[in-house]
Amino acid sequence: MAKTYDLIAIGGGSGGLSAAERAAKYGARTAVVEAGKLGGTCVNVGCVPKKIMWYGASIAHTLHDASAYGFSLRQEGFDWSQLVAERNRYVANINTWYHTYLSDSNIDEISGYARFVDNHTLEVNGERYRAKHIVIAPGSYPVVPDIQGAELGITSDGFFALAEQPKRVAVVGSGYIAVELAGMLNAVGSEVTMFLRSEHLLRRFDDMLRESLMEEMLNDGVNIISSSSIDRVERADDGTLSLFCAKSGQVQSGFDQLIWAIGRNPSSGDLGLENTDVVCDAAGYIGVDAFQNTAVPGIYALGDVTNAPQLTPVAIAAARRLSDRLFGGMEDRHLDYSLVPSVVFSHPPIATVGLTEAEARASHGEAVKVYQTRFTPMYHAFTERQSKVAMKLVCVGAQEKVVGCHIIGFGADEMLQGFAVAIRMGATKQDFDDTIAIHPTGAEELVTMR
Ligand SMILES: Cc1cc2nc3c(=O)[nH]c(=O)nc-3n(C[C@H](O)[C@H](O)[C@H](O)COP(=O)(O)OP(=O)(O)OC[C@H]3O[C@@H](n4cnc5c(N)ncnc54)[C@H](O)[C@@H]3O)c2cc1C
Ligand SMILES: NC(=O)c1ccc[n+]([C@@H]2O[C@H](COP(=O)([O-])OP(=O)(O)OC[C@H]3O[C@@H](n4cnc5c(N)ncnc54)[C@H](O)[C@@H]3O)[C@@H](O)[C@H]2O)c1
Repeated sequence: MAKTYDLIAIGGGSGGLSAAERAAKYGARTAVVEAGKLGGTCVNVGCVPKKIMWYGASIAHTLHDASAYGFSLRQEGFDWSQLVAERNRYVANINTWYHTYLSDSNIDEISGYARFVDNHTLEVNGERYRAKHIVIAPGSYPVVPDIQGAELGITSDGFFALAEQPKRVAVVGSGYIAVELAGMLNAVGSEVTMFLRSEHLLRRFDDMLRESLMEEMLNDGVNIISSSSIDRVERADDGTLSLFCAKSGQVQSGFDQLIWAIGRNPSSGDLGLENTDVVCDAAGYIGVDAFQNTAVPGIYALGDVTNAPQLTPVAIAAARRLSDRLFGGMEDRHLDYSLVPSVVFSHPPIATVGLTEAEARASHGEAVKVYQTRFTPMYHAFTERQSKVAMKLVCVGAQEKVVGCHIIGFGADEMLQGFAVAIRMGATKQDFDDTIAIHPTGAEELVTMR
C-alpha cells in the first residue's frame, strides 16, 4: 500500500525544501524526495560554493591593491586546493544541518529518484507514495552542446569538482555563469578566454551594464572572442584542447580546461510526466499558472523547472507562498514575478532590477527619462588597478516613477537590496532625491543623480 502525506516535494533544493518546511510549520504531514544531496543546486554546485570562490577572487584583487594603501606584502602564491577544501567543508556542514533540520521539523526525507506512476502516485526505489499535494521542484541541469568533442569540456558542476587550478581556460557562453567563472578564474591567475556567440555579454541586461562589464573584463586581462560559434573540440597530442569555429575558420588551441556555460535545461524529462496530465512546453518547462498550479489539480511546479527566473530566492518565495495558500488559509497568496532583483557576481559585480532602458522605451516611448553616472570609486582613487562604477535609473511618466535600477562596480552586490524595496513600493525620482545620502559611499550617487 502507498504511504500517504499531505504534501510531497520532488527535489530537496531551494524550492522543494521551502515548500515542505512551510507546510510542516502549518502542521501538514510532509516529505521531501531527493535523488542527490540536500540543498540542491544552490548549496552544492551553485550560489554557495560560487560565492566562496568569488570572495577568494576578490581577496586576490584586494592583495593587488594593498600596496597603494601602504602595505608591503610578500605574496607566496595561491593554494587552490586549500580554498576548495574549506569550501567543501562549509558545503558539507550545510548538508548535515539540513538532515538534522528535516528530522527536527518532522519532515520525512526520502532518498531516491521520484517518478510519477499516475496523477496522484509517485514511485521511489520501488516504494509507492501518494499525497494530496505534490510539488514538482527538480530544478535544472547544465546544457552541453551537441557538437563533436563537447564531452571534452566540463560544466559548472565540473568546475566545482576541479581539484587543481586550470592554467589556460576556455569559457564558452556569455550569461551569469560564464562571466562569474571567467572573472573568478582570471582574478586568481588563470589565463581565461571567453567565447561569445554574439557581440556582447549578458543578453537581456541593460546596455550600460553589458558595455561596462566588457570593458572591465578586458582591462582585467580576460580574452574575449565575440561572434564565435564553436562547432568542434579536439584534444591535441600534448593533452590540450583546441576549439574550432567553422564560420570564421578560427582555431584557438592550448587550453587545459574548457567550461560550457551556455544555459540550463529544466529537469522534467525523466519524471514520468507521460503517466500524468501535467503539460510541458517545447523546451521542457512545466506549465503553471500564477498560483504554481499545473494542469492537474493537486500537482504544482516551481523553481528552475518552470519558465521563471532561475534564481534561488525566486524558487523559495514561490514555494513558501504556495504552502501558505495550501495550508495557511491564504487563498490568494502567490508570487508576483515582476521586479525580481538579481546580482551577477562578476568582477566587478552587477546589480539589476526592473526594466532596462531599451525595454522601458519599447513600452513607454517618450515618457522615459534616464539618469546615469559613471565615476571612479574612492577605493580606486590611487590604486594601480582601476575599475569604474556605473549606475542608471530608468524613470517613467510625469511622476518619474523608477522602473529600473542598474549598477556595476565596487559594492554593487550589497547596494541594491534596499533600493529594490523602494522601487517595489513605487518610489519616484523625487523620493530618491529626498532621501539623505550616506557619505562617503558609492550608493549615495543613487540619491544625488542629476
Ligand atoms: C553555478 C551556479 C551559480 C548560481 N548562483 C546563483 C546565485 O548566486 N544566486 C541565485 O539566486 N541563484 C543562483 N543560481 C541558480 C539557483 O541555484 C537555482 O535557481 C535554484 O537552485 C533553483 O532551485 P530549485 O529548487 O528549482 O532546484 P534545485 O535547487 O536544483 O533543486 C532540485 C533538486 O531536485 C533533485 N531532483 C531532481 N529530480 C529529482 C527526482 N526526480 N527525484 C528526486 N530528486 C530530484 C536534484 O538532485 C536537486 O537536488 C546558480 C546556479 C548555478 C548553476
Ligand atoms: N548570480 C546569480 O544569481 C546566478 C549565477 C549563476 C547562474 N544563475 C542562474 O542560472 C541560470 C543559468 O546560467 P547560465 O549562465 O548557464 O545561463 P544564461 O541563460 O544566463 O546564459 C547562457 C548564455 O549562453 C549563450 N549560449 C547559448 N548557447 C550557446 C552556444 N552554443 N554557444 C555559445 N553561447 C551560447 C546564450 O546566448 C546565453 O547568453 C541563469 O540564467 C541564472 O538565472 C544565477
